[in-house]
Amino acid sequence: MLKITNLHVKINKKILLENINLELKPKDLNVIIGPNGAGKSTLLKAIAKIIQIYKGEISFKEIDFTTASINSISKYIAYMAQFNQNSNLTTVDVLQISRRKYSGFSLKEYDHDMIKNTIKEFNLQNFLNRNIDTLSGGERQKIFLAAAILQEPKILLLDEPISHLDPKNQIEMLELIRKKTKENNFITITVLHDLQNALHYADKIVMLKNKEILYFENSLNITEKMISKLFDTTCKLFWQEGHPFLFLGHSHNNNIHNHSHKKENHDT
Ligand SMILES: Nc1ncnc2c1ncn2[C@@H]1O[C@H](COP(=O)(O)OP(=O)(O)OP(=O)(O)O)[C@@H](O)[C@H]1O
Repeated sequence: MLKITNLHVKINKKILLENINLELKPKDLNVIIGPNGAGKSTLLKAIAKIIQIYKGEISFKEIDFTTASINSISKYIAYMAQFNQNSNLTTVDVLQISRRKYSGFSLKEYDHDMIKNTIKEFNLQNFLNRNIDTLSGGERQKIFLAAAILQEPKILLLDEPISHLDPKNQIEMLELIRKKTKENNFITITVLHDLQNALHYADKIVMLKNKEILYFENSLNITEKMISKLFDTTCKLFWQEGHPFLFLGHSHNNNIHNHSHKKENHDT
Protein backbone atom coordinates (compact mmCIF):
# COMPACT_ATOMS: atom_id res chain seq x y z
CA MET A 1 0.00 0.00 0.00
CA LEU A 2 1.21 3.50 -0.89
CA LYS A 3 -0.15 5.88 1.69
CA ILE A 4 -0.20 9.62 1.23
CA THR A 5 -1.33 11.56 4.27
CA ASN A 6 -2.06 15.25 4.51
CA LEU A 7 0.46 16.03 1.75
CA HIS A 8 1.24 19.68 1.06
CA VAL A 9 3.72 20.95 -1.54
CA LYS A 10 4.91 24.52 -1.52
CA ILE A 11 7.48 26.09 -3.86
CA ASN A 12 8.67 29.67 -3.42
CA LYS A 13 5.83 30.42 -1.00
CA LYS A 14 3.28 29.16 -3.54
CA ILE A 15 1.11 26.21 -2.49
CA LEU A 16 0.99 23.63 -5.32
CA LEU A 17 -0.76 20.80 -3.48
CA GLU A 18 -2.95 20.92 -0.42
CA ASN A 19 -4.08 18.23 1.97
CA ILE A 20 -3.72 15.23 -0.38
CA ASN A 21 -4.82 11.92 1.14
CA LEU A 22 -4.67 8.68 -0.86
CA GLU A 23 -4.28 4.96 -0.23
CA LEU A 24 -3.19 3.09 -3.36
CA LYS A 25 -3.03 -0.67 -3.75
CA PRO A 26 -0.78 -3.00 -5.79
CA LYS A 27 -2.32 -4.19 -9.08
CA ASP A 28 -4.35 -0.99 -9.37
CA LEU A 29 -4.05 1.35 -12.32
CA ASN A 30 -4.77 4.79 -10.87
CA VAL A 31 -5.34 7.58 -13.37
CA ILE A 32 -5.07 11.24 -12.37
CA ILE A 33 -7.27 13.58 -14.36
CA GLY A 34 -7.91 17.29 -13.97
CA PRO A 35 -7.55 20.72 -15.56
CA ASN A 36 -4.21 22.21 -16.65
CA GLY A 37 -2.22 23.46 -13.70
CA ALA A 38 -4.25 21.47 -11.15
CA GLY A 39 -1.14 19.83 -9.69
CA LYS A 40 -1.12 16.42 -11.42
CA SER A 41 2.57 16.42 -12.39
CA THR A 42 3.45 17.94 -9.04
CA LEU A 43 1.82 15.01 -7.25
CA LEU A 44 3.88 12.48 -9.24
CA LYS A 45 7.05 14.47 -8.61
CA ALA A 46 6.34 14.64 -4.88
CA ILE A 47 5.91 10.85 -4.71
CA ALA A 48 9.14 10.36 -6.70
CA LYS A 49 10.87 12.81 -4.36
CA ILE A 50 11.88 15.00 -7.30
CA ILE A 51 10.42 17.95 -5.43
CA GLN A 52 10.36 18.46 -1.71
CA ILE A 53 7.20 18.10 0.25
CA TYR A 54 6.27 20.84 2.64
CA LYS A 55 4.02 18.96 5.03
CA GLY A 56 2.52 15.49 5.37
CA GLU A 57 3.73 11.97 4.78
CA ILE A 58 4.25 9.48 1.98
CA SER A 59 4.91 5.90 2.98
CA PHE A 60 5.17 2.56 1.22
CA LYS A 61 4.92 -0.54 3.38
CA GLU A 62 7.08 0.39 6.39
CA ILE A 63 9.22 2.90 4.51
CA ASP A 64 8.71 6.57 5.16
CA PHE A 65 9.50 8.22 1.81
CA THR A 66 9.49 11.58 3.50
CA THR A 67 12.63 10.86 5.50
CA ALA A 68 14.26 8.16 3.32
CA SER A 69 17.05 9.14 0.92
CA ILE A 70 16.35 9.37 -2.80
CA ASN A 71 18.77 6.47 -3.35
CA SER A 72 16.94 4.20 -0.97
CA ILE A 73 13.53 4.84 -2.52
CA SER A 74 14.71 4.78 -6.15
CA LYS A 75 14.63 1.00 -6.23
CA TYR A 76 10.89 1.11 -5.56
CA ILE A 77 9.99 3.79 -8.07
CA ALA A 78 10.10 4.22 -11.83
CA TYR A 79 9.13 7.67 -13.06
CA MET A 80 8.47 8.69 -16.64
CA ALA A 81 8.47 12.45 -16.99
CA GLN A 82 6.17 14.46 -19.23
CA PHE A 83 9.10 16.00 -21.11
CA ASN A 84 12.33 14.12 -21.71
CA GLN A 85 15.60 15.88 -22.13
CA ASN A 86 17.94 15.10 -25.00
CA SER A 87 20.32 12.37 -24.01
CA ASN A 88 22.36 11.23 -27.01
CA LEU A 89 21.63 7.58 -26.19
CA THR A 90 20.41 4.79 -28.45
CA THR A 91 17.21 2.84 -27.78
CA VAL A 92 19.25 -0.14 -26.59
CA ASP A 93 21.23 2.08 -24.21
CA VAL A 94 18.03 3.38 -22.62
CA LEU A 95 16.64 -0.13 -22.16
CA GLN A 96 19.90 -1.48 -20.74
CA ILE A 97 20.28 1.41 -18.30
CA SER A 98 16.86 0.58 -16.88
CA ARG A 99 18.12 -2.86 -15.78
CA ARG A 100 21.34 -1.55 -14.20
CA LYS A 101 19.78 -0.79 -10.87
CA TYR A 102 19.49 -4.55 -10.42
CA SER A 103 22.54 -5.88 -12.21
CA GLY A 104 25.06 -3.06 -12.28
CA PHE A 105 27.13 -2.61 -15.44
CA SER A 106 27.29 -6.27 -16.51
CA LEU A 107 23.75 -7.30 -17.26
CA LYS A 108 22.77 -10.92 -16.66
CA GLU A 109 21.13 -13.32 -19.07
CA TYR A 110 17.82 -12.66 -17.32
CA ASP A 111 18.15 -8.92 -18.00
CA HIS A 112 18.95 -9.50 -21.68
CA ASP A 113 15.93 -11.82 -21.99
CA MET A 114 13.71 -9.22 -20.38
CA ILE A 115 15.01 -6.54 -22.75
CA LYS A 116 14.42 -8.82 -25.75
CA ASN A 117 10.82 -9.49 -24.69
CA THR A 118 10.20 -5.83 -24.04
CA ILE A 119 11.49 -4.90 -27.52
CA LYS A 120 8.97 -7.32 -28.99
CA GLU A 121 6.05 -6.28 -26.77
CA PHE A 122 6.58 -2.58 -27.40
CA ASN A 123 7.44 -3.03 -31.07
CA LEU A 124 10.79 -1.27 -30.85
CA GLN A 125 12.67 -3.46 -33.38
CA ASN A 126 12.98 -0.77 -36.03
CA PHE A 127 14.93 1.78 -34.03
CA LEU A 128 17.13 -0.17 -31.68
CA ASN A 129 20.41 1.45 -32.64
CA ARG A 130 19.04 4.87 -33.44
CA ASN A 131 19.94 7.85 -31.30
CA ILE A 132 16.69 8.53 -29.45
CA ASP A 133 17.04 12.29 -30.01
CA THR A 134 16.40 11.62 -33.71
CA LEU A 135 13.18 9.67 -33.13
CA SER A 136 9.63 10.99 -33.30
CA GLY A 137 7.86 12.04 -30.10
CA GLY A 138 5.69 8.91 -30.21
CA GLU A 139 8.61 6.54 -30.78
CA ARG A 140 10.49 8.13 -27.90
CA GLN A 141 7.47 7.87 -25.63
CA LYS A 142 7.19 4.13 -26.26
CA ILE A 143 10.88 3.67 -25.42
CA PHE A 144 10.65 5.59 -22.14
CA LEU A 145 7.52 3.72 -21.18
CA ALA A 146 9.22 0.40 -21.94
CA ALA A 147 12.24 1.51 -19.91
CA ALA A 148 10.09 2.48 -16.92
CA ILE A 149 8.33 -0.89 -16.93
CA LEU A 150 11.66 -2.75 -17.37
CA GLN A 151 12.76 -1.32 -14.05
CA GLU A 152 10.17 -3.58 -12.37
CA PRO A 153 9.28 -0.93 -9.81
CA LYS A 154 6.80 -1.31 -6.98
CA ILE A 155 5.42 2.11 -7.88
CA LEU A 156 5.15 3.11 -11.54
CA LEU A 157 4.66 6.85 -12.12
CA LEU A 158 3.78 7.95 -15.66
CA ASP A 159 3.21 11.56 -16.63
CA GLU A 160 1.11 11.68 -19.81
CA PRO A 161 2.80 8.58 -21.26
CA ILE A 162 0.69 8.41 -24.43
CA SER A 163 0.27 12.08 -25.35
CA HIS A 164 2.33 11.76 -28.57
CA LEU A 165 0.94 8.42 -29.73
CA ASP A 166 -1.58 7.76 -32.48
CA PRO A 167 -4.90 6.15 -31.41
CA LYS A 168 -3.83 2.57 -32.13
CA ASN A 169 -0.54 2.98 -30.27
CA GLN A 170 -2.34 4.72 -27.39
CA ILE A 171 -4.60 1.73 -26.91
CA GLU A 172 -1.75 -0.77 -27.26
CA MET A 173 0.32 1.08 -24.66
CA LEU A 174 -2.59 1.42 -22.22
CA GLU A 175 -3.32 -2.31 -22.60
CA LEU A 176 0.34 -3.01 -21.82
CA ILE A 177 0.40 -0.66 -18.83
CA ARG A 178 -2.70 -2.37 -17.46
CA LYS A 179 -1.38 -5.88 -18.11
CA LYS A 180 2.01 -5.16 -16.53
CA THR A 181 0.36 -3.50 -13.52
CA LYS A 182 -1.68 -6.66 -12.85
CA GLU A 183 1.07 -9.19 -13.64
CA ASN A 184 3.83 -7.45 -11.68
CA ASN A 185 1.76 -6.06 -8.76
CA PHE A 186 2.69 -2.49 -9.63
CA ILE A 187 0.98 0.43 -7.97
CA THR A 188 0.61 2.45 -11.14
CA ILE A 189 -0.25 6.13 -11.15
CA THR A 190 -0.56 7.83 -14.48
CA VAL A 191 -1.68 11.25 -15.64
CA LEU A 192 -3.94 11.18 -18.71
CA HIS A 193 -5.83 13.94 -20.48
CA ASP A 194 -7.95 11.59 -22.57
CA LEU A 195 -10.96 11.02 -20.33
CA GLN A 196 -12.43 8.20 -22.38
CA ASN A 197 -9.22 6.20 -22.12
CA ALA A 198 -8.91 7.18 -18.45
CA LEU A 199 -12.34 5.79 -17.58
CA HIS A 200 -11.89 2.72 -19.73
CA TYR A 201 -8.49 1.59 -18.45
CA ALA A 202 -8.34 2.89 -14.87
CA ASP A 203 -9.25 0.93 -11.80
CA LYS A 204 -9.36 4.15 -9.79
CA ILE A 205 -9.65 7.76 -10.85
CA VAL A 206 -8.02 10.58 -8.90
CA MET A 207 -9.70 13.88 -9.76
CA LEU A 208 -7.42 16.78 -8.98
CA LYS A 209 -8.61 20.35 -9.15
CA ASN A 210 -6.97 23.51 -7.92
CA LYS A 211 -4.31 21.76 -5.77
CA GLU A 212 -6.77 19.41 -4.06
CA ILE A 213 -8.40 16.04 -4.56
CA LEU A 214 -11.99 16.53 -5.59
CA TYR A 215 -12.83 12.81 -5.83
CA PHE A 216 -11.00 9.49 -5.59
CA GLU A 217 -13.31 6.81 -6.97
CA ASN A 218 -13.55 3.50 -8.79
CA SER A 219 -13.75 4.34 -12.47
CA LEU A 220 -17.14 2.63 -12.75
CA ASN A 221 -18.56 4.99 -10.11
CA ILE A 222 -17.61 8.17 -11.92
CA THR A 223 -20.64 10.31 -12.75
CA GLU A 224 -21.41 13.13 -15.16
CA LYS A 225 -21.76 15.44 -12.16
CA MET A 226 -18.23 14.70 -10.95
CA ILE A 227 -16.68 15.38 -14.36
CA SER A 228 -18.77 18.55 -14.81
CA LYS A 229 -17.53 19.80 -11.48
CA LEU A 230 -13.92 18.88 -12.27
CA PHE A 231 -13.77 20.72 -15.59
CA ASP A 232 -16.50 23.34 -15.04
CA THR A 233 -18.36 22.21 -18.12
CA THR A 234 -21.39 20.18 -19.07
CA CYS A 235 -20.84 16.46 -19.44
CA LYS A 236 -22.71 13.50 -20.89
CA LEU A 237 -21.45 10.03 -20.02
CA PHE A 238 -22.79 6.73 -21.40
CA TRP A 239 -21.50 3.22 -20.90
CA GLN A 240 -22.05 0.71 -23.66
CA GLU A 241 -20.72 -2.84 -23.55
CA GLY A 242 -18.16 -1.76 -20.97
CA HIS A 243 -16.97 1.24 -23.00
CA PRO A 244 -17.45 4.79 -21.74
CA PHE A 245 -18.60 7.48 -24.16
CA LEU A 246 -18.01 10.97 -22.94
CA PHE A 247 -19.09 14.32 -24.36
CA LEU A 248 -17.96 17.54 -22.77
CA GLY A 249 -19.24 21.04 -23.27
CA HIS A 250 -21.80 20.04 -25.87
CA SER A 251 -25.01 21.90 -26.03
CA HIS A 252 -27.55 20.93 -28.64
CA ASN A 253 -30.23 23.31 -27.51
CA ASN A 254 -29.08 26.16 -29.69
CA ASN A 255 -28.24 26.72 -33.31
CA ILE A 256 -24.70 28.04 -32.87
CA HIS A 257 -23.37 24.88 -34.47
CA ASN A 258 -25.31 22.04 -35.86
CA HIS A 259 -23.62 18.64 -35.66
CA SER A 260 -26.05 16.98 -38.03
CA HIS A 261 -24.16 14.37 -40.04
CA LYS A 262 -26.94 14.00 -42.61
CA LYS A 263 -25.55 13.98 -46.12
CA GLU A 264 -26.34 17.27 -47.75
CA ASN A 265 -27.82 17.26 -51.18
CA HIS A 266 -25.64 19.38 -53.43
CA ASP A 267 -27.53 18.50 -56.63
CA THR A 268 -28.82 21.50 -58.47
N1 LIG B 1 8.84 24.68 -9.83
C1 LIG B 1 7.73 25.41 -9.84
N2 LIG B 1 7.75 26.69 -9.38
C2 LIG B 1 6.62 27.43 -9.36
N3 LIG B 1 5.41 26.99 -9.78
C3 LIG B 1 5.34 25.73 -10.24
C4 LIG B 1 6.48 24.86 -10.30
N4 LIG B 1 6.11 23.67 -10.79
C5 LIG B 1 4.78 23.78 -11.05
N5 LIG B 1 4.32 25.01 -10.72
C6 LIG B 1 2.95 25.49 -10.83
O1 LIG B 1 2.11 24.57 -10.12
C7 LIG B 1 0.87 24.38 -10.76
C8 LIG B 1 0.65 22.89 -11.00
O2 LIG B 1 1.58 22.44 -11.98
P1 LIG B 1 1.53 20.96 -12.55
O3 LIG B 1 2.61 20.84 -13.57
O4 LIG B 1 1.54 20.00 -11.42
O5 LIG B 1 0.09 20.96 -13.23
P2 LIG B 1 -0.63 19.81 -14.07
O6 LIG B 1 -1.92 19.52 -13.39
O7 LIG B 1 0.30 18.68 -14.29
O8 LIG B 1 -0.92 20.60 -15.43
P3 LIG B 1 -0.93 20.18 -16.99
O9 LIG B 1 -2.21 19.44 -17.23
O10 LIG B 1 -0.96 21.52 -17.65
O11 LIG B 1 0.31 19.39 -17.30
C9 LIG B 1 0.93 25.20 -12.04
O12 LIG B 1 0.27 26.41 -11.81
C10 LIG B 1 2.41 25.43 -12.27
O13 LIG B 1 2.64 26.63 -12.94
